[in-house]
Amino acid sequence: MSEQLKKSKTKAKARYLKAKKDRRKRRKTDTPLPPKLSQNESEDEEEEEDVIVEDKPAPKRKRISPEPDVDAEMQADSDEEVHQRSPTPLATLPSFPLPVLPNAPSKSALALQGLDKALLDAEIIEPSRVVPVDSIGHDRNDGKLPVLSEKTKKRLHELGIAEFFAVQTALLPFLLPSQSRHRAVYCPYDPPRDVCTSAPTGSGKTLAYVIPIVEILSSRIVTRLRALVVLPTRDLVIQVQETFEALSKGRGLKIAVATGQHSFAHEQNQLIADQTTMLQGGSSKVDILICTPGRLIDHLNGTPNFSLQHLRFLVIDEADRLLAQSFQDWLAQVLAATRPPPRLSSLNPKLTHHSTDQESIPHHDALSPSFLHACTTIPDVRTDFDDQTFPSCQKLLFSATLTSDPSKIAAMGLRDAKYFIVHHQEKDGDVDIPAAVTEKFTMPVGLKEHMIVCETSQKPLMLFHLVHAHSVTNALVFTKSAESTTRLLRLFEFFEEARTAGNSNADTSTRRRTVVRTYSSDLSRADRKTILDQFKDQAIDILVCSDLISRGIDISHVSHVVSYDAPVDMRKYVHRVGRTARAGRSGDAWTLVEEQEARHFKQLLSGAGHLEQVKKLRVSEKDLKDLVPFYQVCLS
Ligand SMILES: Nc1ncnc2c1ncn2[C@@H]1O[C@H](COP(=O)(O)OP(=O)(O)OP(=O)(O)O)[C@@H](O)[C@H]1O
Repeated sequence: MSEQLKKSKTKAKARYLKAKKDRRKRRKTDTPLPPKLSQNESEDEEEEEDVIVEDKPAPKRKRISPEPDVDAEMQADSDEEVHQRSPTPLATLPSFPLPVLPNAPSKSALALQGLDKALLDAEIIEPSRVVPVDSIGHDRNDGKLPVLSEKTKKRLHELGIAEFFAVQTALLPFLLPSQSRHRAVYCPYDPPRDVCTSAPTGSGKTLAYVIPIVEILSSRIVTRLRALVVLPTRDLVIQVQETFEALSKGRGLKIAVATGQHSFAHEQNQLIADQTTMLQGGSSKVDILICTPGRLIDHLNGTPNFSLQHLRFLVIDEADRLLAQSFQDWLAQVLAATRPPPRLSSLNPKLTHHSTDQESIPHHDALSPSFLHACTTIPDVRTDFDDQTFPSCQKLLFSATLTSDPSKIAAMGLRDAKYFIVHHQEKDGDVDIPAAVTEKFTMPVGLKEHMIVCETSQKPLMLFHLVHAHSVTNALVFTKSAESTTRLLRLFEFFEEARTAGNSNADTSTRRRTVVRTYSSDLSRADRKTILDQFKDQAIDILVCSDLISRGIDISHVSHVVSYDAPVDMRKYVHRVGRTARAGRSGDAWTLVEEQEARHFKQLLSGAGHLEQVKKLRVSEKDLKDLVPFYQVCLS
């Protein structure tokens, strides 16, 4: 385009110069202007000359080069000559706008490109919003407002929960049923909307889905697998199981876990009532299953009568991490199992071979409404009631760092998704840009963050100084690998030995030896459980751990999180520091940054708009002086 403009401009100038030359000639010979036809002929010549002008050597080209003074002169000359000397006005030369660079798109416009519209219509919830438990669920509007039963409220009070946190204040009204639909565990004609939630670490996301699930499923009559919760690690599965059990106490719901902790046969016996008869509707002993994706796939492929057709809820917690796992294409398999096949016989090929076998004849009430149409044994007679039915499964995605990657979200096949984002209201131009879009994650309100830049060789000493100068107990210290946890533990133990020996005459508090342990994949499952229980009981002061524990683990008394090895990405940072300052408490996060890493770490923070929140903590040689002798002993 600019090439064309340049060419047109060159032509125009060439025409102008030619016209000027002609006018001079005419002035000399006093020849009148040729008639219009001749003008056209003259233009043809100009076309030819145009080519010649382009091909002329440098000096000639210089004359028609697009210099500003030539342009000005051209305009002035043409005005003057047209008005003063020409008997016939000259045709006005067309003017072309100069090419201009468009303005760079704003940051907000860039952030919004290619994003799901649902994400842009997200409901943003102020993190400080809380409402009393009793204020939710009053049925004042002819059965149209959500209902929270008295039993659930009573249980919440027993658990010490008097107020709902921000994420819960938004999700409960959305997920809880109104009185008129209170008992609906199936909604085949009016399926519920799916939900994506991004809320800070420790903000109460677990209860935000546990409460509605317990509330809705408590009204079920027959036990079927109606809620499936998928989490990335066994520890998280156990933690969520405890929350479900605590809240659903006395409601008759059956809850199970599948993590591979027990044998496959044991798990099958826990989950399935009848494994021998082929039952098209499945056969479940449990209402709620909490599992890791690997074990879930094992049961989908290898457990008879394990069916997801009755699911009312599919929860993917720590969704960004799980959606990034392509292991056995687990997500596609799970989603396929929640949808009805075209004919039910294709669900279980064995059924076609045994179609006359009494055992294979399904009990129709055991099929979910959306699977009913595909049943081979029901005559395919069309009636007025043959409206299309949909699976009633509501997908709920949760994370503190929810992905904004449209392809990952698209893989979930969400139905009319509603986004909830707990984030400080922020204006960027005219558009409210949700945190999940801009990867600006929200941190817990009570969290204080610091970075300590130091030489690599000083790092252990710096850690020992921080621990002793601030009398730290109840801390998690993150390293980059399982191997590093073991090495740091060794060093810590040697240091404590040297320090307590060197302080043998000091008071008891100074002489007290800090209890340090490791937690990583190098330990057996049983050892990990023991260590975690001891840490929860505060028998361990400092747990040196790998990132195995950085997500989701809820230990209320963690007062400090130290990143001994700085995290390499922002999501990891958010999840690590989120192990403290949970549920409205305060906490400290310290990151030890080696000098050569400082630039990268700061870029990481500033990319997430978080650099200002992480203050520098300066430690001088003087501060370390007292510990140096012990450190030298420890190194030797
Ligand atoms: N309304 C509430 N009142 C008091 N405590 C609550 C409330 N809701 C949740 N909690 C407590 O807050 C703690 C953190 O909750 P939870 O583990 O659900 O956080 P989370 O948002 O899932 O965090 P993460 O993203 O780190 O997994 C838990 O100990 C939980 O019992």
